[in-house]
Amino acid sequence: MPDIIRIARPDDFHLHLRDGAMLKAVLPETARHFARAIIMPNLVPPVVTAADAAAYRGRIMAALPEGADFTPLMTLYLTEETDAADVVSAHKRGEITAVKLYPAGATTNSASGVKDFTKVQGVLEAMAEAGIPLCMHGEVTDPKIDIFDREAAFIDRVLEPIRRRTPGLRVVMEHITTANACAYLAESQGDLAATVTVHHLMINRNHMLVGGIRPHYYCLPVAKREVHRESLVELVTSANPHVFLGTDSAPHPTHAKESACGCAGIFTAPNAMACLAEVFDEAGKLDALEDFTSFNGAAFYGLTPNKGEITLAKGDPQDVPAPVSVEGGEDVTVFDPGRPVHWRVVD
Ligand SMILES: NC(=O)N[C@@H](CC(=O)O)C(=O)O
Ligand SMILES: [Zn+2]
Ligand SMILES: [Zn+2]
Repeated sequence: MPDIIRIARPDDFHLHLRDGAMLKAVLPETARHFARAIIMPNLVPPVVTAADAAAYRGRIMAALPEGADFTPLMTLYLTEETDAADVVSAHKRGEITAVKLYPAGATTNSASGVKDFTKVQGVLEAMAEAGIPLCMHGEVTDPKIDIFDREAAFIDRVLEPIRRRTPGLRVVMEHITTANACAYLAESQGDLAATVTVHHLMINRNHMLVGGIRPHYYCLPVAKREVHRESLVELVTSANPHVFLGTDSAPHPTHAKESACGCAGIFTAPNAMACLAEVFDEAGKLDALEDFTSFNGAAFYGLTPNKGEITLAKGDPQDVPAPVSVEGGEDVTVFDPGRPVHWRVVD
């Protein structure tokens, strides 16, 4: 295996940038390595109309460091009131790339999400017709379903029925965490894709819970058993063109994570590429990294691959990046995979 590799500049197909001071603090961390990212719309209040997305895009562009070469790909937050015509015209004008479905109450800032899926059927049909991808947070919210089973239950109860009644709908299963989701993707044809995060490739639920509770490993969907992590590594290194990187880098102030009721989300933007190189190298599949980070997602979304390249080099274990400071005194703790990472991005 080589100890230096060059790959086409990567894209992040699932990213939380937030707004205001937090946006200003975290955006440079992504723009440093990634050329484009799908920007999640779960602000408070959420990004629901084309006008909201255009305004948010403006705030992102204004927060970009001088000289940065980064394109935000905007999304709309699907609600039971979403207007199909607004979605389709925004997509035609190139103002949005996808629509995001959050089951109401499933995750951070999902209160405005969908409760009754029949109410969004008209929008989904219009999206299928126009070829607009639907990104899904795939977890049921039924209180009777154990939190570790919520992704698998979502596939049977929600995803499969939606796909059956909406032929042609292009769906991205976001941040998959289970062997069930890997198998469902492998059996499906054409219109289905999945993103995988960095952290779900590196940690299982033991890492979060054995020897003390580690709030910086808490995210949704929650990390599962080791066999599921192994399935994810196998999937991303398997040359399946419908799986690609979505970091789900989700910054929260350190104090909001280290709390009696810590919020869900892991901040991986600064070390995502280094960690991925470590995972792929360890699997003996470094040559599969570029498809996962730089080609598969672009192809699914109909984008041309990025022109520039980044270089990754292997050497002594690297320190975990320092917390990122936010104007006003807060900071955001960076994902610590809890084991040596020998790779780094060389500027
Ligand atoms: N993944 C998370 O645990 N949190 C995300 C929301 C999400 O992607 O579900 C966030 O916005 O903080
Ligand atoms: Zn989510
Ligand atoms: Zn997310």
